[in-house]
Amino acid sequence: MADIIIKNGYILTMDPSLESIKNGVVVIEDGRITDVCENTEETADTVIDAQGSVVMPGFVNTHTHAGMTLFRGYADDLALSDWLENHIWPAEAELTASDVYAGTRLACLEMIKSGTIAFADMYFFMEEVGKVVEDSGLRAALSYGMIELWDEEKGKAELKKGKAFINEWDGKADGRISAMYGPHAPNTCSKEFLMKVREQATEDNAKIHIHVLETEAELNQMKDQYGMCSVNMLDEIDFFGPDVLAAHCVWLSDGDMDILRNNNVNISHNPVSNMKLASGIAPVTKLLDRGANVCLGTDGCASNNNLGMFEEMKTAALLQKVETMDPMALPARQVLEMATVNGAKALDLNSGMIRKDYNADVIIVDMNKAHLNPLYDVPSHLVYSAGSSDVRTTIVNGRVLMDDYRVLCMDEQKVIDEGRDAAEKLMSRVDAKK
Ligand SMILES: C[C@H]1O[C@@H](n2cnc3c(O)ncnc32)[C@H](O)[C@@H]1O
Ligand SMILES: [Zn+2]
Repeated sequence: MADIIIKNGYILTMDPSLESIKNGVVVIEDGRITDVCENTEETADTVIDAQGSVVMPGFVNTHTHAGMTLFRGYADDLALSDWLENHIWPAEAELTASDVYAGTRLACLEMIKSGTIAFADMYFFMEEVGKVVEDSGLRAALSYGMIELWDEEKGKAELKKGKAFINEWDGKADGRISAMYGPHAPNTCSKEFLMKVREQATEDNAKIHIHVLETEAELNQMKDQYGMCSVNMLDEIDFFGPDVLAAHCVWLSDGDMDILRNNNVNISHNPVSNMKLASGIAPVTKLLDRGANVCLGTDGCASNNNLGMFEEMKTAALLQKVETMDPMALPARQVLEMATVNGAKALDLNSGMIRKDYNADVIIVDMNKAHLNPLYDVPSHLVYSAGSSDVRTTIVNGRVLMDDYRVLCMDEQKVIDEGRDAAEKLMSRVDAKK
């Protein structure tokens, strides 16, 4: 007997070898998908009727700072350097472990409700993030954000912290958690420090999550400092590889794109954050045309201001169309791939498709809504018409985290209340320091 059978749904497999099934069945056992078909004789403990819904792989958010939900709506409408240096960093200096715990719980709740099954996070107090992920049932690739600022002693301490986190958390929660090194960015970490991180990551067989060429200011700073851009500098120190997740990558030259592609670097595109901070437009279609693995991320809640992947998909598609002046650029199906298949590839997850033997990381999207009817093309509706609140069920590793809009893995109201309380206290400490 199976654990879960999902029946009567439109199965959007995202699997190039298996077409979508209009009225199909997904069978789940021991955390894995064991069958994807039109009919089954199999029985299960739980049978989910997905009539009028789309059954699809859950989203992979490849760049977040989950604890920053506490800064949602704080310091809006500023450029990145002013926002980060004069507002966010001083506020983050007041963060405690319990703040990050409360903020990350709020983030996980939001992600579960909006159909995300895994996220790549870079922040502080990462042990708290690990605890939340472990309890929530989500998957995550976690990294301690190391900011060295050309201080050798600080660099040593940061690397030690990053390594200790990896040693303790990599592979935890039955493998749902992986741990990465998180050097913040080439304009906040010296070349020498980044070389050490690369060496250590190779030795520890750990991946690396880093911001790269997010702003023109970073590009100019790198040119002044090294006579070359971040991508060239990182290439010169052999930093790149398929184990690198580079967030943003906005200010790329054609040569930079070739370097990223040739080194199989995973690129996390964050269009909403890039638009809100007026950082620029990443050359996504050019990267995809080269065969690069481009996935999607929201960034933190202070620069987005939510963690919804539906909004991120729509923004990504529209932004490339207006940037290239080509309405055929980044069509719905391709942007869906970025949010599922490509994200799973970046984090090395056996997820991102509804396919036999893949992780049972499945969401059910309710199409019986005014804004989703009539329905001609499912990918089109998912990208251009659907929203976070259309997700009715989220399953990760075969565990139902949300069932028909009811969150089962945490007390929703308690998480909201505790997040709000933590933010209120944090902000009074921040104000007292002003
Ligand atoms: C981990 C640190 O990274 C900071 N951060 C959040 N969003 C961004 C961004 O878009 N670019 C650079 N740094 C960012 C976060 O506040 C932490 O300090
Ligand atoms: Zn970021």
